[in-house]
Amino acid sequence: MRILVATAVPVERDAVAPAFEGMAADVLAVGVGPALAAAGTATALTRAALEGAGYGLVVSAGIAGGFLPGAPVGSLVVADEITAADLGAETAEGFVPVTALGFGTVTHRPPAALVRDAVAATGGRPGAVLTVSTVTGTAERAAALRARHPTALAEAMEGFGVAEAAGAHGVPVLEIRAVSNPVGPRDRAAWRIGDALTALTEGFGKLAPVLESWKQHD
Ligand SMILES: O=C(O)c1cccc(C(=O)CC[C@H]2O[C@@H](n3cnc4c(=O)[nH]cnc43)[C@H](O)[C@@H]2O)c1
Repeated sequence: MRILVATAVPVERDAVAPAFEGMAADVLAVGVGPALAAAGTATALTRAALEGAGYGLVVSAGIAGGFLPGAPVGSLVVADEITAADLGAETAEGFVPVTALGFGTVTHRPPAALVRDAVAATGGRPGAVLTVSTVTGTAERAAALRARHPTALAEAMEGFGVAEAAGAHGVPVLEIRAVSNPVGPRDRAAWRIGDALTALTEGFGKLAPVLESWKQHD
């Protein structure tokens, strides 16, 4: 099975790519944010399909903010749910997702068996990974996100875009994130990007053989 892995930036791609050497996999840096991630992933999926060598699995991978205490810096999170957390409308009563307005979708669910296998292989923690267009920078917003998404372990900026593209092509999706910083008050200097990239490399070293042999049953 051919695998497409989408990261946001080249350092994430370079942390993940060694795990897939010699395998039928492409690891692409598609850009920061859900729109670029969707466009880059959809383009790669379309090209592969036109070449007659379509992908059987798409993986969104990279660093993320982690919700404490479930996902400390350096830990790995395996998404059992990929949710667009800020796709909707603010109202006097609070945030309303687009689905409640009659549009689209806000959640994609990776195959449950694949999530279980990925957790077993990597020691990662299963939980919701939120996709946001704005990095959370206050304790209030972190608390509001957790109140709306009690199972959330991480937030990042690409997973939902990657999942929308995969869904449009009928291809299953997985999201794996290594935590570089806590979700909360902005302290960019405290981000441990090197530690997270190391966790990503180690995690994918264990995960890649599992993905290569995975067959969808659910
Ligand atoms: O420093 C900033 O203000 C800033 C604004 C936009 C983007 C960034 C990035 O460094 C890109 C973040 C990159 O990594 C993922 N990431 C990592 N931590 C978080 C987080 O706490 N919340 C959301 N995304 C995060 C994200 O997927 C991006 O690709 C910095």
